[in-house]
Amino acid sequence: MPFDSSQTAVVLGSGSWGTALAMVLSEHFSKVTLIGRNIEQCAEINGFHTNANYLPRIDLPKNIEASVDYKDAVDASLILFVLPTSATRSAATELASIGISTDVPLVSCSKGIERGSGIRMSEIITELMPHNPIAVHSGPTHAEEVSTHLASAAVVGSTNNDLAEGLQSVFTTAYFRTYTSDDVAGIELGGALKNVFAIAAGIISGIGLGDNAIAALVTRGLAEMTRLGIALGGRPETFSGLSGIGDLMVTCYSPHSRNNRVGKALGSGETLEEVTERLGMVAEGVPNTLSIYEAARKHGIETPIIDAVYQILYEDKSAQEALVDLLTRDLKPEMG
Ligand SMILES: NC(=O)C1=CN([C@@H]2O[C@H](COP(=O)(O)OP(=O)(O)OC[C@H]3O[C@@H](n4cnc5c(N)ncnc54)[C@H](OP(=O)(O)O)[C@@H]3O)[C@@H](O)[C@H]2O)C=CC1
Ligand SMILES: O=C(CO)COP(=O)(O)O
Repeated sequence: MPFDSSQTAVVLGSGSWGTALAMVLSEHFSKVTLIGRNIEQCAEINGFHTNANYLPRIDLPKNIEASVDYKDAVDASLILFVLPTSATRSAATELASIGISTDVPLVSCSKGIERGSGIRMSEIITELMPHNPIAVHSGPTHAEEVSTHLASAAVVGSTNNDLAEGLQSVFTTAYFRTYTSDDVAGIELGGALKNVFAIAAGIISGIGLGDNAIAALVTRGLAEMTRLGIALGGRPETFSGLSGIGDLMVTCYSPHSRNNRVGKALGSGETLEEVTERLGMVAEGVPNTLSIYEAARKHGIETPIIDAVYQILYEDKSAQEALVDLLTRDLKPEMG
């Protein structure tokens, strides 16, 4: 499904990642409209071509516009969902109500699963707009780096190979390389699960542990991500790819990661309320620790790291106590 440069695209969500992805798409579409919810922010984007609260010091291409009106999505040839996962269902409901053509592909770029239902973002969108082609996009891609054109790679997933290849071409620039896959579930689950391990990595730094502990966390986190991800419908090899270990590494090591920053502040003694208020941006690992912990229990999968983060965030367990519990678990073989 090729796109052409006379077409327009819409990005739902005018935060850090929505804006960075709009910059990528702006190289392939005549116009990209960011749909947000803040009139002052839209005026800034339209008048000054900046989005300073989310991407300071970045000048946006002139063919990026902003609006607060979902009706501005009605003529788009491509629509991206780049919202906090908690807002995806209401956004899809609103989009469905304005009568989008069923030819328009919808792409979820958010990282998490829904609390209660345990379903993925692409499943929510398909539930509400069942006739539109659906795809997902994910990978180790901090907005701060993509928006300054630092080289990055990601993966687009769809069971429709023509759609995946069409999206691959519009998600590719000189500094941004996108691969294709048909493992939609695996791609989404890698992105969702790594957020919890990124909080754990931050906690480890915050309590003063070193590089050895982070390396152990990333390695055992990958084992846990793969075990749970397979149970929830992903394919094993996808967790060794960009949306799995790639994203796990970048968020466990990068100072850009909001989840990592939340963990570090918790490990240093701040409360969850203090750190989330100070952050001012979404850290998906906080709500998703709940949804992912619940999914793991429902499927009977052993998830010691996820359980430890859950207990620290939601059961007032101290990070030190959780660490002792993790290190003193029954000894076992590494593999198996
Ligand atoms: N940042 C990154 O580098 C990457 C992020 N992602 C994923 O993309 C998704 C969005 O993240 P990101 O852009 O970074 O988040 P930000 O916090 O930077 O921006 C969130 C955006 O969503 C809006 N928003 C927040 N809550 C609601 C709501 N309840 N209803 C409607 N709109 C809402 C915000 O509006 P307002 O300004 O009015 O609050 C803002 O425009 C997340 O799932 C994240 O995991 C994926 C890859 C990279
Ligand atoms: O998903 C991301 C990078 O790939 C962004 O991670 P954070 O939400 O932790 O900043």
